Amino acid sequence: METNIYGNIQGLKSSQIKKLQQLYEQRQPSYSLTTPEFASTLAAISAEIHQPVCCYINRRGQLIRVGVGTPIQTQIPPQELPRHSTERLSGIRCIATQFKSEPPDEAALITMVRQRLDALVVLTLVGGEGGRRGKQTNGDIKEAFLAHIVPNPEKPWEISPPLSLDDLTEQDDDLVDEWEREISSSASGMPFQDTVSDSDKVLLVGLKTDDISQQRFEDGLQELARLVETVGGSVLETVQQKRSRPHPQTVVGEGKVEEISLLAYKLGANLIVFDRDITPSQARNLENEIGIRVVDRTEVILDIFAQRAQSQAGKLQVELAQMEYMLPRLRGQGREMSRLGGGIGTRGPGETKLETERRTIQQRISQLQQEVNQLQAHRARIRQQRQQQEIPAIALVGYTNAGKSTLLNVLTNAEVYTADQLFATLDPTTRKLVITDPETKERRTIVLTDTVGFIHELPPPLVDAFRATLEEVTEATALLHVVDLSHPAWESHIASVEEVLAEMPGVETRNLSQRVAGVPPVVASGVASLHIAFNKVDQVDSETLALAQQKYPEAVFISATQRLGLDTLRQRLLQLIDEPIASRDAKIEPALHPGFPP
Ligand SMILES: Nc1nc2c(ncn2[C@@H]2O[C@H](COP(=O)(O)OP(=O)(O)OP(=O)(O)O)[C@@H](O)[C@H]2O)c(=O)[nH]1
Ligand SMILES: [Mg+2]
Repeated sequence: METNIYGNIQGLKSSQIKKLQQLYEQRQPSYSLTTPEFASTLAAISAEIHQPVCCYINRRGQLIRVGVGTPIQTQIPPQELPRHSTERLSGIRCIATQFKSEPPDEAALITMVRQRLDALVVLTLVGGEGGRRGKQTNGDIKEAFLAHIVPNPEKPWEISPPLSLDDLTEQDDDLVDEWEREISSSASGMPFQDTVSDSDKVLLVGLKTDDISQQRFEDGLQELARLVETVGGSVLETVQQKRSRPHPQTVVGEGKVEEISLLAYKLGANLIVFDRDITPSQARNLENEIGIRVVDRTEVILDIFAQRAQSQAGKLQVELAQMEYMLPRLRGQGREMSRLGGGIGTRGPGETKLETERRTIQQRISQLQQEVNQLQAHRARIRQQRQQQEIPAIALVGYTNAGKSTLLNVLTNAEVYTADQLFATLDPTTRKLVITDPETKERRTIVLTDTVGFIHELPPPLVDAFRATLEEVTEATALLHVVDLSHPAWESHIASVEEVLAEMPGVETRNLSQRVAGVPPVVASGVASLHIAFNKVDQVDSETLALAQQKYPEAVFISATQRLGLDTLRQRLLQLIDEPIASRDAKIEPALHPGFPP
């Protein structure tokens, strides 16, 4: 249990320190901002030490910080706050005492916004006014002010009129939820947001269910750690559990939740990341029990995309993905509420408000959809021009970080950003490439397009939002699948990329149906080896090389950075575009499976 007293404790007697420490033992109800008893205890000790006191309470009702001084003197340092998000409050409220009978001052309010506090409650003490630091106060509470954050960049807070203690403690318990929803559904989001680059301290949670292999599970966790690091977080530790399927309420079992909670506090984690998608109510249950923000893998990926988006098109698509991710989550909450109440007369203002929010988001989504459609049309026109000039197009596809951009750069002298990080590229880049046919000596021109990388279980909102980008792939004459052979999970990367391709709208899913019928995708794609380029061979041991060669006898082996195998690759690219195309409707299929029986 925390016993540290923060702020200005100089000159306090040990009995007074003890009284302050005892505050930590007081459990607050999680359903109201504070109780009359707690407020009075706080006022009494504050009067005794002639100093304001601030208590910070999480949504489980636990006191996480007691400080002597004003909110600004006792604030929680940013790295100890739950992660930044444009949508969420920090899940912490502050109850502060003050000797002036006035609403909280601007310093206190700004501190509230900086910390994204759920609420700031200021208790003013009787007789304090005008006196020296509450000299004359007897510790009675005169009135209370309740302040909270609003999504208004000009003045990001709202303060209640003076409230009696009864008024304050009778405040509706889902007030904070409502405020949070107001912020998350507003276009401007949380005020005063810094970019998400500060180092979050993260606890990963992996759930191994019966439907995934041990290897896939471990690879998934490792990849998740990299994803977290990509958004600027640092992984402190990973907690694992085996269950046949996720716990409906809390994903992991009850005992595990407790273990996570303890570990998170012990290590000072401020964010819990699950290795799978979790429902909004699971997230809420977990957050209530652990008292720390809980997110899932999709949110992390969306965050990376949001960070990376540079171009207008990129930003547009990311916003659409975020909105599409959010909408069913809002809807989910709505369903729960109707289930609880149900029927006439039980639809409170909460439901109505939710409906309004849903509509706002839906409107924004259709607006964004339209813009993406325009983008799609624009890109289609450019492709059409190319087709008229009969320039064949080859798209580089592959798992994120496979080396697609590096390859485009070495082949065409492009200057696409490359980096050893996930999702370095979001926007497609197309460059001309001239190759001399070794037999005819004819100079042939093709265009090569580099696009966004894939990942295992690419979140569906992203697939939809990035359709304009992904269309560069589905509309290409041929695909070159770049694989990082130095990655231990290269085989599952191949499988994941093929899964994503098979699920792309407008793409025939022969591959997928075969998999459903029990044929593993790697086997089903045996013929696709023609189009695989195994990259980073400079980092690969001979056994792996032999294995890959045996499994994919037609693949080319290259190193983009060391410029190995590029001549062979160029010739292979020529062969690719000369292959007959079965039909314009199933462009991917012939590209992926040239020898596949129709
Ligand atoms: N050792 C080695 N590293 C390589 C090779 N090719 C690329 N890399 C490195 O792999 C990392 C990823 O390269 P990128 O070209 O950004 O990968 P990408 O496929 O475009 O990745 P996304 O844009 O994230 O999908 C970079 O650090 C490259 O320097 C190679 O042949 N050998
Ligand atoms: Mg790239």
